[in-house]
Amino acid sequence: MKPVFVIMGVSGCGKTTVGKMLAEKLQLPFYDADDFHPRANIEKMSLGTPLTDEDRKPWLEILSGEIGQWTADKGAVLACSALKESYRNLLAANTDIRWIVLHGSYDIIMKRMQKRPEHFMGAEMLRSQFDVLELPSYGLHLDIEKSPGELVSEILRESLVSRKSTLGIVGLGVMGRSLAHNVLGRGISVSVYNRAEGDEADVVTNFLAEADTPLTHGYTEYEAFVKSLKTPRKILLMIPAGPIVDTVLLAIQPFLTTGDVLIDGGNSYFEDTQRRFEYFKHLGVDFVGCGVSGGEEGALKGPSLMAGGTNEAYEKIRPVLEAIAARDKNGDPCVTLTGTDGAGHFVKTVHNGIEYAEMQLLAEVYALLRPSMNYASIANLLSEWNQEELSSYLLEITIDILRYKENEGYLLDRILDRASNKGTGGWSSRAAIDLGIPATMMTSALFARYVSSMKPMREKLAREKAAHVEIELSLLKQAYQFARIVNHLQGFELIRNAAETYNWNTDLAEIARIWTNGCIIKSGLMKNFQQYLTANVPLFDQPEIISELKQKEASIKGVLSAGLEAAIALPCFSAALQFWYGMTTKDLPANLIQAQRDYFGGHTYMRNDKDGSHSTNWKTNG
Ligand SMILES: NC(=O)C1=CN([C@@H]2O[C@H](COP(=O)(O)OP(=O)(O)OC[C@H]3O[C@@H](n4cnc5c(N)ncnc54)[C@H](OP(=O)(O)O)[C@@H]3O)[C@@H](O)[C@H]2O)C=CC1
Ligand SMILES: O=C(CO)[C@H](O)[C@H](O)COP(=O)(O)O
Repeated sequence: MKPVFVIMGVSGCGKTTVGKMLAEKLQLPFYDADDFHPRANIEKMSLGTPLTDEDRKPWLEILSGEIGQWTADKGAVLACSALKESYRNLLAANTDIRWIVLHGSYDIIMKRMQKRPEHFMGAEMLRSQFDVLELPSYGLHLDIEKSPGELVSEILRESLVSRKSTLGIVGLGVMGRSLAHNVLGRGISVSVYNRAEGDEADVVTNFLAEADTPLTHGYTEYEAFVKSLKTPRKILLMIPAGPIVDTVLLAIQPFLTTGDVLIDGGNSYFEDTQRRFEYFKHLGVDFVGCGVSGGEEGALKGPSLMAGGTNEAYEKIRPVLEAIAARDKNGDPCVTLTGTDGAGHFVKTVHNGIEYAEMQLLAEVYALLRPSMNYASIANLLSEWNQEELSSYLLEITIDILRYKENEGYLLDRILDRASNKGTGGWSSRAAIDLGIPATMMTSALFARYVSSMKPMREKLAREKAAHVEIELSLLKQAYQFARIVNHLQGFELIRNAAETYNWNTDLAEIARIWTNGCIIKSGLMKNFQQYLTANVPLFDQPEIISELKQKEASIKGVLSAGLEAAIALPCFSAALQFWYGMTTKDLPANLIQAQRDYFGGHTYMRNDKDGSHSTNWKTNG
């Protein structure tokens, strides 16, 4: 959004002179509001008939539409008397305006006008303008005693220094700092906040020096930070999930007013977001849980954004989110409203669950190849894979990692094999368990991280390393494709189920679309899933998916056999095939489970030959 300066005041106060000079300095187009009157008004004015408020309405509406377009284009300077508050409200209906109010006494303006016979206005007409004038309580008020040059200098100085910001960001860590730079890069003003304790004392000052633009202001106090924002305020938190979010929200809350929007961009647990959404609803403040994906680079250049909240709240923040988001293949922004309350954070959590399994699959590929190939060869092989459906951001970074050397050796060899996590993998698994969805890939990936963290025990129990794994590379590629399809299928089914349970009305194809760029799990396969989901046929009924899984089943079986033979842990590859075997088995041994449950607990079972639920006294021989 670009600035539109409206220079307002009674006739003869110098609007046109100051406006043209300002436009020239800022290299913006200059417009005179009188040039936008509809024909009926022009005819009335040419007959000397004064315009009524009713006459002015269509004219102000035309101007408001123009202002909206100028804002979307390069900005503008407009000279317009805008004497009444109701006129200004109509003008500012679509956007924020920077009001420059030129004021002076009746006598001074009258004297000036008398010196300029071409602008001569009767004493009565000028008096009536002063009578109608309602000076705004906002905007930059300038005394016309100063020369036009001085007035323009003052406008330039004030508009750079004391302008209110469009967005506020709390937390200048990895993500907050990068997002702030992204927003500034789109010409949008940002106020930033970071605490200033101990090691963090200079975080804000350093950011301001790094950004080096008058579009940003920095704060270490919440009150000044919040007051520096345009209303309705839009405040994005980029801080660690959990109690810290509640503490920061409570610290900000006293300075908010009705209609402000709080956006939690961190990886919060979706039930926390649902709770915060309800809490702020009662205060008249909009709360949006917005998943952000793309890591540091995505945040800086264009992330994928998964918003959750009301439509009204989303409309308020949409221009900023769309400006900073990545673009899909059609150039549309990778941001969407996924549903209300916790939907955005739920979708982000599942994104991370899919991410966990994608990462684990690549780790398993590496585990299978490492005994027989050097890092350069593995990287070369993965580069060959990195095309079309198999191309992905995670594959790309894995290739870079495999090639990274430190002092002649590979850095990867120096990294301790204990995988950490910050919560989202556990939350997505927990959600799958709570909703009864077999998202086995993400849970297997999570537990693989837990196993990795048991390093001392693993060292104690360690067996001989496999010297070689007999594996056909073309089979491994197909097995990897197979497992990735299962992973995505499970992830989308999990979201589908949650959306039904929580009435989120989530558009799954739209989720796949915003995941085609900007995020950590962007890939060629995601583009295929966007198409499958657009077809609106359940994924298990999609002939392309099912035939590809059938076709690749033998390869994953072969890979698993080879891996198991060499005692290589392959939890995610195994989970993919086991899920497929389960889903393609008509008669599972679950009848025995039901019988056991009924035997020890009288839990009842259903029969395939009779309706109703049944229980048996299993100790009597039937
Ligand atoms: N890193 C990533 O790839 C991604 C992270 N996320 C999520 O984004 C959020 C931010 O992550 P990230 O930027 O990586 O984290 P960082 O640790 O880099 O930054 C955290 C920020 O939160 C501030 N903070 C920490 N504790 C408090 C507190 N008690 N009160 C006020 N401010 C506090 C820190 O301030 P200070 O400088 O004073 O410590 C810092 O500005 C997290 O929820 C994370 O899960 C989401 C997507 C990707
Ligand atoms: O959200 C992210 C990426 O999408 C963050 O990088 C997140 O921290 C990754 O999860 P974890 O730290 O548990 O591996």
